[in-house]
Amino acid sequence: MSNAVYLLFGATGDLARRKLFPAFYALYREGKLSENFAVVGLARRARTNEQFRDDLLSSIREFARYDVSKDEQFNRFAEHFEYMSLDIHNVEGFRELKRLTDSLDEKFNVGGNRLFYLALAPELFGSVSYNIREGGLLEVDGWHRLVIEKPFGYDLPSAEKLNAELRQVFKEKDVYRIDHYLGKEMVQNIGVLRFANAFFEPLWNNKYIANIQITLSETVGVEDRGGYYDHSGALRDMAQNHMLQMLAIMAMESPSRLHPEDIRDEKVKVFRSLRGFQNAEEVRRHVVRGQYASGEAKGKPLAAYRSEPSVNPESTTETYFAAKVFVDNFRWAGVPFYIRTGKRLPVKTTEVVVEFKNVPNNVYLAQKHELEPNLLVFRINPMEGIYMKMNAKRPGSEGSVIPIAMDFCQSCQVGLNTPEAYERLLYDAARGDSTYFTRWDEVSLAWEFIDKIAEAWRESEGDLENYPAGSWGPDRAKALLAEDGFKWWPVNGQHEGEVAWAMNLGNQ
Ligand SMILES: NC(=O)C1=CN([C@@H]2O[C@H](COP(=O)(O)OP(=O)(O)OC[C@H]3O[C@@H](n4cnc5c(N)ncnc54)[C@H](OP(=O)(O)O)[C@@H]3O)[C@@H](O)[C@H]2O)C=CC1
Ligand SMILES: O=C1O[C@H](COP(=O)(O)O)[C@@H](O)[C@H](O)[C@H]1O
Repeated sequence: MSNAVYLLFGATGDLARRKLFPAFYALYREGKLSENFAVVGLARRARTNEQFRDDLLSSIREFARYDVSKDEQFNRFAEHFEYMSLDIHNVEGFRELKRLTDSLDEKFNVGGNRLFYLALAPELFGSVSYNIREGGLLEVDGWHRLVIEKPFGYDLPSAEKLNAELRQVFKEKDVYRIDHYLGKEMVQNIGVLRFANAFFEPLWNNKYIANIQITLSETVGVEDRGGYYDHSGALRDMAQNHMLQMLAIMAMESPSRLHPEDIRDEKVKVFRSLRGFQNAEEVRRHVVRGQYASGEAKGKPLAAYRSEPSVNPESTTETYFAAKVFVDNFRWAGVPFYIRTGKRLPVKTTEVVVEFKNVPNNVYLAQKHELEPNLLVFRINPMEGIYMKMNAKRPGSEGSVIPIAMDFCQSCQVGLNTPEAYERLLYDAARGDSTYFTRWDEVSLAWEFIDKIAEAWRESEGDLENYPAGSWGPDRAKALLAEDGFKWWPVNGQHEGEVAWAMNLGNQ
């Protein structure tokens, strides 16, 4: 990893504590951070370096995938961390920050590189980048990169405004927009599985694929994040970024080279091919929104969204979103992509299911065998793996057909200890590899698509449905598929009390 001074804005916040400090530590333990680095933690509240390093230790203890104790190794790591109290509106403070940064650069023999990580509320991004320049922090030889967190805007106009502000200071090639789903091991694996396997790629089109289903379900509710979430909702929080990115990776053509711009170019072509909703009626027919009412999970009562302390009691924000989306290009013409996400659903899982069309002439039908479709399932998280469902002869029978499963569980491999998404992304940003960060044209096209839905929703609130917390969301999400002759396939083998459908030959 390149030598750099990392300027971590928002160092006392939740993201730094839960994700960023543990990521730095894992990279250090794996030898991916040389000794030529320094981290300056920045936020308004007062902290001594001692206190900051104690915070660092407790965050690593709680969240890192490596064990830690206050030993020599940790102390050597922690010496690279300093804290400075700074209000991002105070330009003079940035001049002082420059002096501190330059002295750390000299102390750790960094060589001028700077990585500015904005773990801050997005409304501060513009001011902070302006003050980075005004404070003279870019007046040093070396690379200067800006890593910013989502959400990138609230809609297309606000994203354009934000982008214009950032671009006054940083070039596009130096802006690293985080979508942490792109840092997930199995999301990155989709491209490899698609493009490096002869038995997938030839079938990857509308001739053989009936539909693709993307599910990002969460068991958690809004918790204490209502201040942000109630303004955002599932559409902006999950669909505009994580879901559309996964859809693009499933649908894109093979890049000509494994070069960040070639890969991002292919994703952009998918975003350009998304069929935008033309009017409110189309949105009503193809999109479902819901909000969780009170319910229960594992016998415990769960409060309604509107009763959550951090939420407006009259909120009409959606906590569930499902849609039928089409990619209007040669490969995908006529193939529906069904996407859904929600809070307070029965399981925490992210899965992509590819449902294949049936064979053209089912000779087993004559023997009254309805064949189950072949499924290919990418298990993204928390379980990581690949699952394939196919038809086979029931052993010992006279041609009786049963579904069998081939299940590869990557996360079950002993000692694998898969890197966290933030580790990978931090590492990539420091190496200057932007493959798994979103480029402005992707982000703006995604907003264009999402804004049409948001606009239709503004016109009528009547289609917001309640669903009991702990259930699979509004019934209309089922109808979305049923009208095309499909159904949501079970995720994690469990779906509304259905028996796990995947049989293993060994169990027969
Ligand atoms: N938490 C998470 O899991 C995720 C967060 N994100 C994004 O990351 C960003 C940060 O989120 P999160 O850590 O949860 O937010 P928090 O509210 O927990 O932290 C915000 C941080 O900003 C600092 N801050 C606020 N105002 C100022 C200011 N004027 N000058 C200097 N520092 C300031 C706060 O410190 P102080 O009060 O001391 O100034 C604090 O360190 C957001 O954009 C969020 O959307 C994205 C995905 C997941
Ligand atoms: O970006 C976000 O993602 C999380 C879900 O991430 P995961 O890695 O745990 O699947 C979601 O809870 C949050 O609302 C959203 O902002």
